[in-house]
Amino acid sequence: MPLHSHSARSLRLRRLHHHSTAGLVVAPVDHSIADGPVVTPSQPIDRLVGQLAGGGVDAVVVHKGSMRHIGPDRFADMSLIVHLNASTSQAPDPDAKYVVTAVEEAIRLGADGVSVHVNLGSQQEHQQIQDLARIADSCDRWNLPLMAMMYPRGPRIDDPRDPALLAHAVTIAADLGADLVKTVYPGSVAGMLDLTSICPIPVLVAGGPRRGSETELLRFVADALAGGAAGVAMGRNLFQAHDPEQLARRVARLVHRYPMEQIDDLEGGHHDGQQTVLA
Ligand SMILES: O=C(CO)COP(=O)(O)O
Ligand SMILES: N[C@@H](CC=O)C(=O)O
Repeated sequence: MPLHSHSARSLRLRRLHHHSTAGLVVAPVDHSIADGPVVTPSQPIDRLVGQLAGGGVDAVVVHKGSMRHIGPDRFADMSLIVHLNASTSQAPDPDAKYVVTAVEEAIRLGADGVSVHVNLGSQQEHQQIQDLARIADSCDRWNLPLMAMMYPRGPRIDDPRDPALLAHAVTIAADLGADLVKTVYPGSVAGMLDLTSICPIPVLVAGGPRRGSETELLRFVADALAGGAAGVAMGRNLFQAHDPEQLARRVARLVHRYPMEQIDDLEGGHHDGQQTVLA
C-alpha cells in the first residue's frame, strides 16, 4: 500500500505554497495587457518580480511574453502562473476576455500553473465560461493547477461585491474544475465566511485598487483571512507600492503565519475574532 497516493496536479498545487501551508500569496502582474505597463524605467519586470520573490510571494501571474524578460533565478523560490486570457481597457467592451495563450504554451514556459479571468455578467460571458471549461479540461490532462479569476462585471451588475453574485462566481469556478479561485472581497468577515463556507476550493481575495495605507491594507488582508480566505492575489497594491518588496514581506508574513502571531503586526491592532480592530 503506497504511503502517499497523489496526482502530479496535487504535487504541483502543494509546491505553490513555498513558505507555508497556512496561506498563499499570489502577485498578479497580468494587468499589463488590460491596463498598460506595470513597470517603470527604474523598475523593469525582472527587478519587480525579483522584489516580489524577495518579499516572500509564493507565485506571480504574468503573460507569456513577460517571461522573455524575467531571469530564471527569480523563480528559485517562487512559482510561475501564466495568464491565458486578456482584454484591454481600450476595447468597446473591456469585460470581453479572449484566450491569448494555450495551456501547452504555458507548459513550454515552465509554468507551475495557469489562470483564466471570467467576468460573470459580461456581454460575452458564454465565451469566457466556455474558455474556462475547455482550459480546465486541458489542465486536467496536463495535471496543471488552474486558478480562475472570477469577477461579477457587466451591464447588469450593480454591486460587484454582492454576496449572491460572488457565491455564484466561485461556484462556476469550482464546478468547471478550477483548483483555486480568486475573487473580490465581499466587504466583511461575515460575508467572506459565507463565501468560503460554500466554496469547495480555496478562495483567494483580489487586492483591488490601492488602499490608503499599509495598515489599512494589512487590516483588509487580516479580515479576509479571518473569513477563511486561503490567501491573496494582490497586484496593484504591491507593484504600485514605493517599496514592493517591503510591503510584500509584510503581507506575506501576515498570510503565511496567520492567525496568531501575525495579528500583532498590525500597528496597535488586535483581532476580536470578527474584524481586525486597530486601536
Ligand atoms: O488577480 C488580480 C489581477 O489579475 C488582482 O489584481 P489587483 O490586486 O490589482 O486587484
Ligand atoms: N486579470 C485581469 C488583469 C487584472 O485585473 C485581466 O485578465 O485583465
